[in-house]
Amino acid sequence: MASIMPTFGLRRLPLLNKFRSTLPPPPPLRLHRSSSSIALPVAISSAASSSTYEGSEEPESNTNTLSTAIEEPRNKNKNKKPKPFFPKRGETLELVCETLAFKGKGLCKVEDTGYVVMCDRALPGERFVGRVTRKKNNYSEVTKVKTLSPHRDMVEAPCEYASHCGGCRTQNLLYEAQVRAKEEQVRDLVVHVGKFPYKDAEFENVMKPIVPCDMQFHYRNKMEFSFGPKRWLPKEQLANKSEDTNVFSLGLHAPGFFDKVLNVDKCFLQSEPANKVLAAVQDCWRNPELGLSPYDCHSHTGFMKHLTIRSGRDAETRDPQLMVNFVTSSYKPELLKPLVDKLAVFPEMVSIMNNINTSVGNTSVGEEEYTLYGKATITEILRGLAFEISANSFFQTNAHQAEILYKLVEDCAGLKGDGSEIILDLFCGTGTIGLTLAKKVKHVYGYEVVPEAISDARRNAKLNGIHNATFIQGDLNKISESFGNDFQRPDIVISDPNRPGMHTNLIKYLLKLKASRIVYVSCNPATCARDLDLLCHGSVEQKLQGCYRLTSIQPVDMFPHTPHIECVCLLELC
Ligand SMILES: C[S@@+](CC[C@H](N)C(=O)[O-])C[C@H]1O[C@@H](n2cnc3c(N)ncnc32)[C@H](O)[C@@H]1O
Repeated sequence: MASIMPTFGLRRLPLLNKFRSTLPPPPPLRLHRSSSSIALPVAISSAASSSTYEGSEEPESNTNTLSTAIEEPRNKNKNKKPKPFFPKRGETLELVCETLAFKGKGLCKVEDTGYVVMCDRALPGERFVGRVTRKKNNYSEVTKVKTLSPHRDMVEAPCEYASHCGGCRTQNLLYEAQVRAKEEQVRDLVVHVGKFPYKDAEFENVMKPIVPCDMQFHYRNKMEFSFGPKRWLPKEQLANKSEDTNVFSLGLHAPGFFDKVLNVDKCFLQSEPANKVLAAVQDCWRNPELGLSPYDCHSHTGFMKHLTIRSGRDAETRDPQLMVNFVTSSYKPELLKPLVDKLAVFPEMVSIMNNINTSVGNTSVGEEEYTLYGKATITEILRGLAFEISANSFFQTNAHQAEILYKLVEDCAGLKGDGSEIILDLFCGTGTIGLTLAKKVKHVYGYEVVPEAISDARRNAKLNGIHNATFIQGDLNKISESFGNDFQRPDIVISDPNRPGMHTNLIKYLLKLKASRIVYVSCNPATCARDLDLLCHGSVEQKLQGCYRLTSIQPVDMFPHTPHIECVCLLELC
């Protein structure tokens, strides 16, 4: 995979802009923008309640939905009072989607009322009829019944599962519109949750244009598929009597369902060799002679839970590598042998693992791990360094875009280049960020909760001849007053938490530490905005005194066609 640096920023996307200019003008919006403050549903994961360690994919149940009252920024009808509106469950509404919000859901407002309605798979500019399915405090959720006029940036989705799969949400939205919506979402969250003044001219310099991803398909180096006893089918296909749901399924979860699996034969987000592995497993695992049963998360019976396919590259030859991890409910290697034999002949295959997960939960991390073929790790290259990654360690899932992300982190760190600085790399995973900076600093301290990731980080330091990096295993949600006593005082802190963001005690520590710079890398702009607010403005209730200035916030699109947004933020000590 060649590393191509993208042209930074949307405003420098001539090809996309040219394409856009050939599209018909958007249909006029009939929606009235509310004149008073409106309620924007914003999901903020609770750091305190977090118990999930996997960086990117924690379940929906881990998030608390907060409704944040916000001022409508582009309000032109200051004196017009919005009409009160109380939708009923089952009521149908004609709506126009204004923008994409949290989890890529379309945000609409009911005409003349400003009342907010969220709809999955509604895209900006689309006019549609929606049926109210859920009522929350100050907004409702609808499901789309019928599109009246399509969204202005419609393109044909290449994947046949795009309209139903829980992975991609916006494949049929022009890529430029996807990144534009993500940039707007970050801006809104930073303004409304982070309480940074959008009217301030300086804010325009702080908020950088999003970095798009050059590679819009096949960019994921890790995909996790689930086994299920029944096939989930969308309503349209259910009506077709010839489609049978009583067939074992292997694929991705239907949107919003932990127990329903959409069978997929190919995923456009993973590499071609990884798709061949998926096809080979699909080809044989249902064969009754093999005796493989999918795990049923209701009856808690069955053997096969998940199939994870990881792609990497050989550190020297750069040839593609593959790792397969079967997550099963018990250890029965003889049952997996026919599959292992079939996959081991793939020229790229370097590792076939078996994680045993006896819990009733849906996680893929096992209590025990066995190597069924090859070695226990796969290699990937980032910023010239080689990283060995084990089955359960976090590694950036888009290695191509991670090159750019890490370059931005380095730029934000503003290293003097004299090797004098101490770096604290919080939520370090396999040590990738810290190790890519190690040769320019005095020492790197990495902190991470997953023991396997810490072992990987230590091995990766050795592998790359780095001797000034120390990795410490610990839970950053449970730090005590003595945190920091086991490493030298850092000059620069890099913090890259998973979606719940940082625990208040960690923020307290950072405010006491007063490092000259904090580079905050976030995969959830809502919790990021909350943490930036605490670091910069403090909180009377939480007895926190903010002492940082937000000098840059750079959204990066790491995951085209999905709602995920990454941001690199720079905070400088006031
Ligand atoms: C978004 S990943 C970032 C990893 C790394 N910085 C990178 O770029 O590859 C977040 C990491 O935080 C770790 N993590 C999650 N919760 C944690 C906690 N409570 N304490 C310490 N580490 C945690 C995860 O295991 C994961 O490796």
